[in-house]
Amino acid sequence: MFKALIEPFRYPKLEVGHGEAKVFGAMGSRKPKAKAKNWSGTLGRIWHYLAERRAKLVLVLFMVLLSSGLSLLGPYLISRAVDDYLGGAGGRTWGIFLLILALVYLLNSLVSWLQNVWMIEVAQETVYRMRTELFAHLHRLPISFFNRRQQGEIMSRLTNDIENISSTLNSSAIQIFSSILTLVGTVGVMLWLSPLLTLLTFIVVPLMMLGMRWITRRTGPLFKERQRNMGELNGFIEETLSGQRIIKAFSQEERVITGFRERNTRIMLSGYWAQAISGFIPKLMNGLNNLSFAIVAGVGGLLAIRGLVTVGIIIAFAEYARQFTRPLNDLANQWNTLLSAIAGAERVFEVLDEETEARDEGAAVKLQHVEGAVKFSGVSFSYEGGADTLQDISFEAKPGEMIALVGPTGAGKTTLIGLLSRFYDPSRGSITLDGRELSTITRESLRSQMAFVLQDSFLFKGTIRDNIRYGRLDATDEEVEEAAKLANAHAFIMRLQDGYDRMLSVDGSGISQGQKQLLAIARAILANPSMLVLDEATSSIDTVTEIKIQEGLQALMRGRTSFVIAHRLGTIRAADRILVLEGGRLLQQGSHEELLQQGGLYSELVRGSKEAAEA
Ligand SMILES: Nc1ncnc2c1ncn2[C@@H]1O[C@H](COP(=O)(O)OP(=O)(O)OP(=O)(O)O)[C@@H](O)[C@H]1O
Repeated sequence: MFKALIEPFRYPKLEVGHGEAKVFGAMGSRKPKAKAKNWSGTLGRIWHYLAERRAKLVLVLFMVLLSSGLSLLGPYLISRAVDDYLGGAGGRTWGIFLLILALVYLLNSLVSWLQNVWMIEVAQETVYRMRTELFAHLHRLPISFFNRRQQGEIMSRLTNDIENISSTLNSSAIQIFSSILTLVGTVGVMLWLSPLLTLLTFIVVPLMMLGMRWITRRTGPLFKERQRNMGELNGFIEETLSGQRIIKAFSQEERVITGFRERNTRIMLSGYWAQAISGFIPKLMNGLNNLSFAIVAGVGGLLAIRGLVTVGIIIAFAEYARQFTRPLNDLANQWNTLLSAIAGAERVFEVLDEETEARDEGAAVKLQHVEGAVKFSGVSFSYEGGADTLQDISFEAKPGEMIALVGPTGAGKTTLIGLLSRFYDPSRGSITLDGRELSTITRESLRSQMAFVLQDSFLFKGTIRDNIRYGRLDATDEEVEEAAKLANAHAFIMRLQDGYDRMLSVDGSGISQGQKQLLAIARAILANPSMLVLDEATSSIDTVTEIKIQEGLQALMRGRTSFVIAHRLGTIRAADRILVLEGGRLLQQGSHEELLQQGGLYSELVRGSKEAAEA
């Protein structure tokens, strides 16, 4: 019956939400269901982290043992007190038993508290390490990993999924262990007191097992689904917040809200059903517990009348019967939390298992100084095994030369730069820097010799000074200002309130596009790289700022090998070599004059841009 109830809700049929899949294709896509994973493997990996805190864990386990032992002692002491009283010893030993009982309960509270505190410590240290490892790993992953995923979805693994593991380790792990111990101990004592009554208590066990199995089989996938939905929602939130301008510009607010509602509904439904169904467990256990209590009381009463057991034993038994179902109940409850943590851990390990950028070859050298001679020989490249994006590219750049890359959109200009900075490696051919294969140079030292000034220069939250200093962290304030002057940024910075100490909010909002570029140029000048990559701005910047940017760029390029992705042909006439790309092929190369004489795509592009300017 439940199946019929759940199925319609697992993939809710909402009346809205078809349109936005088209507009926001990437946002709307559902990921295929994750393959069933090996749980014991995941638990084993969590254990691997926990084992780092072995000493404290042993202490916790000892406390759990002690606490379980103390819990077992309680009912036994009660039964002794009752039997001693009824047996006529009345008034002498029962008081002592009750006093010991009170001490046992008090001690048990103290032990449980200590066990909790130490386990929380172990859990917090463990997730701290996991979180740090995950973050560090993310920063070592190749660009291709980020091409495939939404940022918010990745963030969800760092926050929600880790949090799930954390809360499970904090409480559930210990609870599960203590429940198993209490269960085993209780059954042992029960068998010792009365095998017959134990058997009677056990009548309800198969029913409990069947009930739990039935429920957890249904809730497990729902918890997994909820984690996945949560990741998807985070991805959607991140994407829509960072795309605010476009959303507003295209008046897509309503569609976005509808898209959010759809994802939110999925989370609500999977969460609702997971909780609602698992909430049935305590009720079921309670009912069966009462049933077993009634059996023990009824049959136990008959046995007592016949003198086969004492009243004390029946009282102890009733208590043990309750204790026996409690850990089962706890286990069932914790099982759901554990499932949710396993689902989270699987998502964390999935990222940790992603291969980092290929390691630098053993013999890779660290570059100290670079002249800047670059040579591409027969280079081809394809993204993730697809068709070739670049085919058989060969050219040379001498130290200090300015190389311009031109060609229609999608020609492969950005991809070529990606190869030069080793975000990707070529499928065929070779790239050398100062005669040395790029693959024999450590990535870090290669990239430290390059600076990028991109169309949309990223600025971090912090002061203008900090943002320029990002180019070289040990630069003095004077050096920062010197770089800003060379970049033509000094004047506008001084006009701002607080000048160099002006705080920039996220991604530099609060200053203009052109000003952002000037700061990026200052940052690159400070880095003093041997090679430069400039992605010329396509957006129209006012003429005065543009002249300033051009002057700043001239200062920056002097004496450095520069690769300029040019969108407006006017600015690259002075280039030493222009590479004309189309469909991933290098069609032409030469200076502006040489290419004009040759005719072909370049002269067509120049003619096209002149006509556009005149129009
Ligand atoms: N991460 C990627 N995965 C798969 N294909 C990609 C990826 N990035 C780019 N491409 C494809 O590679 C080709 C070249 O793209 P590239 O960004 O290098 O072109 P471009 O010349 O820089 O274009 P534009 O002038 O528009 O920036 C395009 O067809 C593009 O669709």
